[in-house]
Amino acid sequence: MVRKFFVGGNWKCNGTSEEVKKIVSTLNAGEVPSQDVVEVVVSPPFVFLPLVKSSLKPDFHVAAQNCWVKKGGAFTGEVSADMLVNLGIPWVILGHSERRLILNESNEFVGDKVAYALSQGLKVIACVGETLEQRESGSTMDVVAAQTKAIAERVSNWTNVVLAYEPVWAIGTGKVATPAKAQEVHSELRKWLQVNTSPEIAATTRIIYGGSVNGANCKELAAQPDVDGFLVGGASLKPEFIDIIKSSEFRTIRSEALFGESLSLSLSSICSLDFLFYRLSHAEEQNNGSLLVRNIPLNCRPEELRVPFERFGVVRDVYLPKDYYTGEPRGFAFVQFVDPYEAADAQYHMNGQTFAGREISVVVAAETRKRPEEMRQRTRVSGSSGSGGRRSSYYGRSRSRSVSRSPHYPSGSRSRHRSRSYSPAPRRRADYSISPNRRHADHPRSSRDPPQERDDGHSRRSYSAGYGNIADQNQNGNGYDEKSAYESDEARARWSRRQGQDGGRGQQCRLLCNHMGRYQYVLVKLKTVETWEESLGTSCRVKKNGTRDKGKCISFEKDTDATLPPESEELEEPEWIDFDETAEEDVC
Ligand SMILES: O=C[C@H](O)COP(=O)(O)O
Repeated sequence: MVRKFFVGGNWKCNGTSEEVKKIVSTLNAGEVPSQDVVEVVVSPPFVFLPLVKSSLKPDFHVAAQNCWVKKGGAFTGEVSADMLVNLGIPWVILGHSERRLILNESNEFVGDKVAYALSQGLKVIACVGETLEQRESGSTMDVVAAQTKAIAERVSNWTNVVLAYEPVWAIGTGKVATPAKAQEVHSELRKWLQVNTSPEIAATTRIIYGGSVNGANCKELAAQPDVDGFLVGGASLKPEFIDIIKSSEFRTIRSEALFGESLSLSLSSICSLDFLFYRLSHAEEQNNGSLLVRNIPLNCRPEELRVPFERFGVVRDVYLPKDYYTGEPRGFAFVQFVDPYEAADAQYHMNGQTFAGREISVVVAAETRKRPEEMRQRTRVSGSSGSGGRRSSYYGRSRSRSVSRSPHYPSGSRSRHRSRSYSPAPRRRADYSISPNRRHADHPRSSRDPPQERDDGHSRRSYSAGYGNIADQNQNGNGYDEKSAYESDEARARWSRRQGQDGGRGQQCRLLCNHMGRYQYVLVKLKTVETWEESLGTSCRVKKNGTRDKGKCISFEKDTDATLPPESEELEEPEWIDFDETAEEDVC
């Protein structure tokens, strides 16, 4: 059975009547998937329940944030389940950690409340979750199991229960659980239900996640197979709640529920049976999640191309290669999906479609963009003397990443390129710097700097061989050869070597980081990241709305107009980051 996605908005103790009206009108205007796809329930404070219920569009429902443990009576300040039913309020949130921790509600008390509310006909969002101390002591599952057990002991029919896993350390802190961490607990909770209630309850009960969910992180969380929705606090008061509701389109459903196959499908794709058969019949086809999209307009921006592809899944990266010398777009792009199956889905549906008035072709790219260690390996294989023992630091937080004072120059097959190392850089040097004020101080020109003018035509032809005529280039027809993986690898390498020669340590560079689909430039010191290869894919900290979060470095350089989506304008100022402090397991 397919569990319908559930998105709850917990407004907590916030809002005036004017603010509430504004939120409701935003919700009513939002274009969201139908009720067949997602169930939306907002939970204003008690006093606004009638107002919200009467003004909210009928697709959305309301929940109270609490109710008394039994029938009403002499319980000053309490609101009973019977009263909620009387007002036509269908849902109630119970056991929220703020009540468990601040008002000392015990597991048993919460269990009693859930049982009574259900008995009165209310549907219940029952919250469980561990504190930071409990997580750090390794007792996460013990804690959530005990909380769930107190409910299971009192409830036999789970039809009207949604279980909300809300790690306390993630609530209101901006520290969202990584999709993997959320999935892990959700999966364990489901197993617990299977063992301690019934397989049917385990299979049908929705387990939703809560804790710093926002418009940027919701898609990747929604794609986790055991995450059936969200309970959203802060972001439910903002327009981005609409985006969170829309993330229901990115959910993943394990297909064993459909066909007994070990295959995960996005909701959008299961609507297409022809694609399902196509997918099953191409299951063995090599697919790294990377698609090559041809015949896009030269003025296309990554965020524009991203939109139609995101309908099929979480897009990690959209990369529009440019001519090395002219900096001009080449008319094709690489769209990298997190999930190869979603990439296959997109390839199937997007190939031959019209995009910006042109018929695009979409093929599976043979290779993903190279990771640093792969690039180093490639250098060694090609006969390079290598980097003198410098270790790859992709994901690894090796201390050896510190700047080498003697930059290593690849040789062997790369020497051809190195001989042109002073040929024109494809882009303005100024683009590398962070701000006009710091530009000269941080990147003083050196005699080793590349000149600003173009090289001769011979060099251009040679250098762009991998792209000169993409239709003719690649034997496998996907236009994705070693060089195409990073058109400007050589330029980046030169640039990073230059930095070392120019003083290295203490200088700064700028990285474009992608955090779950949103982008931000961040600054790094060269003492912690030396080269493009070392920075690519590395987890980096981004600062948004005053809180730190993790992103992934996807670009080492500028071209702001071409690669930085408009969302960046909403983000906070970039901050200094230290790669050595980032956590490996949190790499997106
Ligand atoms: O009920 C909602 C949770 O407490 C999450 O709140 P938050 O999204 O502000 O972290």
